Amino acid sequence: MPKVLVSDSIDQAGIDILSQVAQVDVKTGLPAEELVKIISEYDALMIRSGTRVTQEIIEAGVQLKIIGRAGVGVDNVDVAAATRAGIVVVNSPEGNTIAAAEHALAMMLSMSRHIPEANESVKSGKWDRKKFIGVEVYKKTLGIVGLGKIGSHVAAAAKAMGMKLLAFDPYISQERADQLSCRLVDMDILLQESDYITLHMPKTKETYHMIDAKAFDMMKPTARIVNCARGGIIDEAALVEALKEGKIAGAALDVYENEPLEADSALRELGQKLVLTPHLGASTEEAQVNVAVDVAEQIRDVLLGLPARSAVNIPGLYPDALEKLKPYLQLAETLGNLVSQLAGGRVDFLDVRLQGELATNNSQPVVVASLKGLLSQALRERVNYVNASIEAKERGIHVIETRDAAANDYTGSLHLEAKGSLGTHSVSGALLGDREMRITNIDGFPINVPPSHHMLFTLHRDMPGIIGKIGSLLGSFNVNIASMQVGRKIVRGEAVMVLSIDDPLPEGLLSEIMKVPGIRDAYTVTL
Ligand SMILES: NC(=O)C1=CN([C@@H]2O[C@H](COP(=O)(O)OP(=O)(O)OC[C@H]3O[C@@H](n4cnc5c(N)ncnc54)[C@H](O)[C@@H]3O)[C@@H](O)[C@H]2O)C=CC1
Ligand SMILES: O=C(O)C(=O)COP(=O)(O)O
Repeated sequence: MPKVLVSDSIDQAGIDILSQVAQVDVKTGLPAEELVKIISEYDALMIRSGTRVTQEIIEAGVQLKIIGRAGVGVDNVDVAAATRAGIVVVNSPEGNTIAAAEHALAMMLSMSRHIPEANESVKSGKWDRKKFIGVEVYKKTLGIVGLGKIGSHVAAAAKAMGMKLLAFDPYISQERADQLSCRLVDMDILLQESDYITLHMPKTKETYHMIDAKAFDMMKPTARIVNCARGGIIDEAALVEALKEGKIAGAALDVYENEPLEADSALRELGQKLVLTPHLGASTEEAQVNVAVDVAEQIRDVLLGLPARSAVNIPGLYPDALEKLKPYLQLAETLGNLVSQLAGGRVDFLDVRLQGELATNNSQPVVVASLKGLLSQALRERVNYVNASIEAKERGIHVIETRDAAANDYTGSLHLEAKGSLGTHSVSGALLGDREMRITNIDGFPINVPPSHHMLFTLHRDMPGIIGKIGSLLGSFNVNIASMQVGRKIVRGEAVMVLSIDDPLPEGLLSEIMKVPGIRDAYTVTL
């Protein structure tokens, strides 16, 4: 019988499901060294946010087939290491949405009405009604950062309470924001105009310390901020200073840069202006049953050799179909990712053209893979083969599919056209010898280049000297060019240049490139 280790507190409903197919050991609060020692015995690991699944643990888990995160955020799991080790990582993308949204609202209201201190005061024998004059949320402006599942539910509830809504989310469509009655604005406007700010985005390189001293300086002195998303999005030292200096009126935190919060953290000393809870966003009876059942069912299925429905790192498709389509899925993800960056992230329209052998009904996963790639900048590991279509729909992305079996330039090829904040852009790609990916067209210009991690695209006038100038400019910034190709439709007309470079483009170089005579546009892309 396979063995499952449950290393965080999980609802019994999940344990019951796992017990049907496995021996289940519940060992919570294990120190990391202990976990490394015992993990080699287990086929599956079930966790919440309390267990940090590091590369070391993954490497020691020689039998591990699946890591199940009973919740949303997988930032406590080294997903890349798990993928490399062939371990499926699953989560429960929706099981605790309502719980987390309601917690954010509870934090906003309890902060506004000083509920924690008033409660403490009454219980200590006092009857102080003057000290706890609060503020109303009615007619106040709420700025929602991250208009995904939780942010959307917060928007609906806040609207019902009579709040005016602003939202910042670089990856959400205008249509989706309109549906939720949110005015989509830049982050600076949101910071300046909001009476309340609530954070609902993942912790990524972009969002780490997004709320820093500069952000607090922009906020109203009466502003109040709630973080029920992830610790580290707010710079805690800057928050302490902002509260001490009266730059903002209050804050409520459920999540912290280090959890558990250090006993001597300065956050614990801030009194009435700061409401703190110990990562309770998902802690409702309902959510805990939802996530435990959702994830336990997936662990059970994977242990029985079936696919998982919410795998964050491996497509949830049946093995046979998957094997055949795999190279095309990879191509579709890459092209989706590429076209979303060329179109500027906030895409509201995608045309997927499946050509040649791809124009069969069995190729539907290729459309899903294109969407997964398209959304990967916004949603990272949260988007998977199961939820990509629904995520796209909820984000107001109109998807059109066209099939053209007669197209015969390649055995099978894929063309994606996306309309986003930077206009309409298109890319095509095909496989060489069944496996090797090629980008075959950019914005109507024929090319033939393999995708690479860092790429630079220019649109320019086809004239002598321009390629040399770009080459020496990159050289002067010490950027190594791995390959370069030019595509053009007519001689001395417009052309595109595609460069694969070894490192990300240094700051300032793109604007230098734009200054080269004849260059019309330039983009960098990371794939
Ligand atoms: N406190 C708790 O116990 C819980 C916390 N969470 C956390 O809440 C957060 C939101 O979860 P969901 O709504 O389920 O995720 P989601 O994936 O549905 O939504 C996240 C949204 O953030 C947006 N986003 C990405 N980068 C952004 C950026 N740089 N600026 C602004 N927006 C950006 C995405 O476009 C997306 O719309 C996650 O960090 C999750 O881990 C989730 C459940 C419970
Ligand atoms: O689902 C999430 O992202 C959460 O943050 C919930 O964390 P928890 O399962 O309560 O440790």
